[in-house]
Amino acid sequence: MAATSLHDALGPLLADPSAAAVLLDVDGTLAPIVRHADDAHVPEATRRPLITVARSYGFVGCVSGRRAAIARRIVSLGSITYVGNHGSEVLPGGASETEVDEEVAAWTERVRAFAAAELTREDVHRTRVRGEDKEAIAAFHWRGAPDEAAAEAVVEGIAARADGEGFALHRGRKVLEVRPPVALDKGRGIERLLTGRGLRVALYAGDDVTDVDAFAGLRRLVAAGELEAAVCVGVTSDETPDELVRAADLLVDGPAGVRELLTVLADAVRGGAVAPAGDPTPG
Ligand SMILES: O=P(O)(O)OC[C@H]1O[C@H](O[C@H]2O[C@H](CO)[C@@H](O)[C@H](O)[C@H]2O)[C@H](O)[C@@H](O)[C@@H]1O
Repeated sequence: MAATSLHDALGPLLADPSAAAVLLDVDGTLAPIVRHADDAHVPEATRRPLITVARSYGFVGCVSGRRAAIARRIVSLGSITYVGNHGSEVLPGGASETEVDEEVAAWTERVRAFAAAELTREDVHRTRVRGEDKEAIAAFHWRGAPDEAAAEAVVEGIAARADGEGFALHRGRKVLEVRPPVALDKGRGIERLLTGRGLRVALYAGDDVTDVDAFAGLRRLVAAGELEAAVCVGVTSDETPDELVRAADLLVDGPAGVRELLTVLADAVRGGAVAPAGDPTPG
């Protein structure tokens, strides 16, 4: 999107930054997608305008499918709030303790036992499906497997067994998540996070189907009169889900487009300059 039209789309936030929330997904939005989840990080060129935005807008946070503490490590900015595990954890800015939804946490042992059994299967091992332990959520990744199609087919077997055992399933970018069968999504997390803060407008940017839930959460806040306006930004890639495109108010091109968006927000409050490198409160 051209800088002028991006500027126009962000008009509701630029009109009064102190009454605006800026909420950002992490993987595929701030951090470029990489083969191994452990290698994800936010480039310094993106952190710089983010630091300026964090200092100047009414509320700034990341809303991630990662554990909240892991999301903070990836972004490396300790002053903002992190909502983790798709809305079931909150790590407030500057805090050292994560608040965890107890109903979700109560499923940790059962989810872990299921995942441990699956990861010992011969077909899972042979196709190099990778597990990610997020306590009450187990992720099974096939990105970068020697034969991604074969690995994905094995993951579909995991999905069928998880479904049979009563777990909830969620599919993201080359990942299956096995979750507790309780109400749990980014939209609900955002509603809890922003309600009662006295903000007027909120922006959310994300790249995956789980981010469509976040858009819906913002729109419910507008319908409830908690916000006057919401700006839902879809972050595109060669894996963009159709529902994200349909639900977004505007689209930006990958994490580089998000960096451009943050730069517009930062420039509006800094007269053109963004924060120098280095964060006084790193994650
Ligand atoms: O809500 P997000 O912050 O976007 O987190 C969504 C999932 O992100 C991670 O997986 C994705 O990114 C990996 C690193 O780039 C990539 O290898 C994988 O294919 C993607 O699905 C994370 O590992 C998951 O736990 C998050 O739910």
